[in-house]
Amino acid sequence: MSTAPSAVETDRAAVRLGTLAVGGDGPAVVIAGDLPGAAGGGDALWLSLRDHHGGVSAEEAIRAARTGWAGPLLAEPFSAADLPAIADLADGVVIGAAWMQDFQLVRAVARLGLPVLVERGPAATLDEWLAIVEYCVAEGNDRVVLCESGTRTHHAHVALDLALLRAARERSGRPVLARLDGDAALAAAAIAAGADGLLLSAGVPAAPARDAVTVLGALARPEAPATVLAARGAIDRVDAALATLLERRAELAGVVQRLKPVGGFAGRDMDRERRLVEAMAVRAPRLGVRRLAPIMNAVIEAGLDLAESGPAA
Ligand SMILES: O=C(O)C(=O)C[C@]1(C(=O)O)C=C[C@@H](O)C=C1
Repeated sequence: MSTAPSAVETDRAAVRLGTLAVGGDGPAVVIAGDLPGAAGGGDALWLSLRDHHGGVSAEEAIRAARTGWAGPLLAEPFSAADLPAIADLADGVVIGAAWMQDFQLVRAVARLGLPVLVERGPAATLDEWLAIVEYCVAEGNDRVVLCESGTRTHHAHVALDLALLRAARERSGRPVLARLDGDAALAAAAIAAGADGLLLSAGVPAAPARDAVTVLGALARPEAPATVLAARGAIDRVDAALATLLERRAELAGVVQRLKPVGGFAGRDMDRERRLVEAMAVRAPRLGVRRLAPIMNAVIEAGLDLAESGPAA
């Protein structure tokens, strides 16, 4: 009897780009067009050979990029002539949006056996986009990641279609990235919509996108880590979200102290504190009131201390 994977198993499959797992139960990733290095850089490098219009040898371009980056590298061919060098030197291949329906190129790329990232063409429907996945599978390559790259509009910009991204993720069971060309502020929206990561064009700063992945990912993307290292990474992301919220909460508590007739420790309202702990226990039932109460006592006292004594030096 055939043991085809269930929809759930398919949904959880990550695609590995070198050392980087994309999708599944892991964190959202950032694949950046600029050499990572500075804080907030990408997890993988995306090198587009299209910019050179075939005027530069793929091998030289990839080797040059490799000198500054030892991590996973994805290369986007200008034409089929670039594929042998990509096969030798890259960890994955990007089929650029404008190339999506070049079926010859898609087939040749899939045959390399490297993971393939398929960008959606600027006018492609969901069916047309997912058909490209089937071309890859037909060539024996199941390691496909999708990337929503926007629809061309009559405005200067492309419109990122997050509903389409969700539908593609749901229907294909494969990881789906969102490509951000100009506006890194859309990173949070893409992660909230379920994107498994972001593809950033060269020149788009990675730091805000990385921040959205870390802070929002903790809320929007529950992880199921299997190793100590991965679990600690997931904890670090939750802590980043917690710190952001704690700082915000302390600011708001400071506002209340200024507005109350008697603020600070002298104006403490234990009934209000008990009720807010009870409300939190509804969202955190496993921790429950008994464990949440001392945590919130410490949080509230830290806020009152900040209001009375000012920011940490
Ligand atoms: O709600 C208030 O009255 C506040 O001062 C804010 C706050 C809090 O941090 O949530 C702080 C102290 C009070 O005992 C109760 C709640």
